[in-house]
Amino acid sequence: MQESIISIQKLSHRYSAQWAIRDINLEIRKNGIYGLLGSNGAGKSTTMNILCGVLQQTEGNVFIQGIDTKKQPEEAKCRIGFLPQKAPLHLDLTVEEFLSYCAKLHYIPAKEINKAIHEVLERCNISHFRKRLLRNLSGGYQQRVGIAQAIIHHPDFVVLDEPTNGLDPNQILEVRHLIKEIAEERTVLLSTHILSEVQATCEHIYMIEKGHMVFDGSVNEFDNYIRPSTLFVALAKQLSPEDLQAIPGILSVENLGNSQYRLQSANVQEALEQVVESSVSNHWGLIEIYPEKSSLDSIFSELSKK
Ligand SMILES: Nc1ncnc2c1ncn2[C@@H]1O[C@H](COP(=O)(O)OP(=O)(O)OP(=O)(O)O)[C@@H](O)[C@H]1O
Repeated sequence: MQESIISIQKLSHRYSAQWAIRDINLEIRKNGIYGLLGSNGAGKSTTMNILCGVLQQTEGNVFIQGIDTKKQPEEAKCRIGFLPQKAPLHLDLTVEEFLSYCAKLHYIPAKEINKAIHEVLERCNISHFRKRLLRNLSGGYQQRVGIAQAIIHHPDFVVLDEPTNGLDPNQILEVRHLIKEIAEERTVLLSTHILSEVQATCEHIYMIEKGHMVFDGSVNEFDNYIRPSTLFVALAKQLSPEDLQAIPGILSVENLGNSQYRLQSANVQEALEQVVESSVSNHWGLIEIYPEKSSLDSIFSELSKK
């Protein structure tokens, strides 16, 4: 069997009295982009900080390509690139000076530093800003420099904590594109509290809520998992909820007023077809019908109950 790139086993962490994460298990065996999804305070940064050796876990083990991060932290860290939630940028340095400093921190031999800087400047498309002070770069370009420092030592595994947070829509698209490019050669784990972010970027989703792993599967599986279970219906004719409840497959009916209803069903697509048929044959005057998408808040709360 292929060796794990990352293996997290029964990972738990407690800040003073409170457990931030509990019994997290996670296994990554092949390259790609993996998303760690969770609402604010769910435990994403705690997990990532432990993974990258910035925080010592209370319980459990983390292995990077078979190396125990607790027993051999330096060997493990050589294989990891990390962009924390707040990028560790020195704003009074130029891009080149900062990357040179990062290269030394990663023990890149002196004679290889210029080559390594040149490679990441090209890779992150920031060569034209090499002489510019970091404080004079836009948020999107600062984030590119943050990603550059995370990959300058050629790690096989890169961890990005909320990499598009605080960026404008164009910058978000550019940074997502860069993440996809760097993931062609390595494994990327990124965290976010934005569902569309993982759906746009990742192949696989891990979802943490209140410190527990509540979902581990592909983006398609996640979409199936959260598929809508309610239908919104607006009619020209005022009906009693019982009329709609009588349609096969409708579990419950909520009267929203103004001849509008919310219908609960186990199979929304079948229910939609049944409602359309009933409306046509009974002349209810169907004005509008659509499956309601779950809000992210309701998905989080539903999944955290499971
Ligand atoms: N240094 C700390 N001391 C005490 N509690 C902490 C500390 N850091 C985080 N916590 C708590 O641990 C829990 C998990 O926090 P964490 O930062 O890992 O969540 P997160 O999913 O990254 O959230 P966010 O997206 O808001 O950063 C939260 O309840 C948080 O308040």
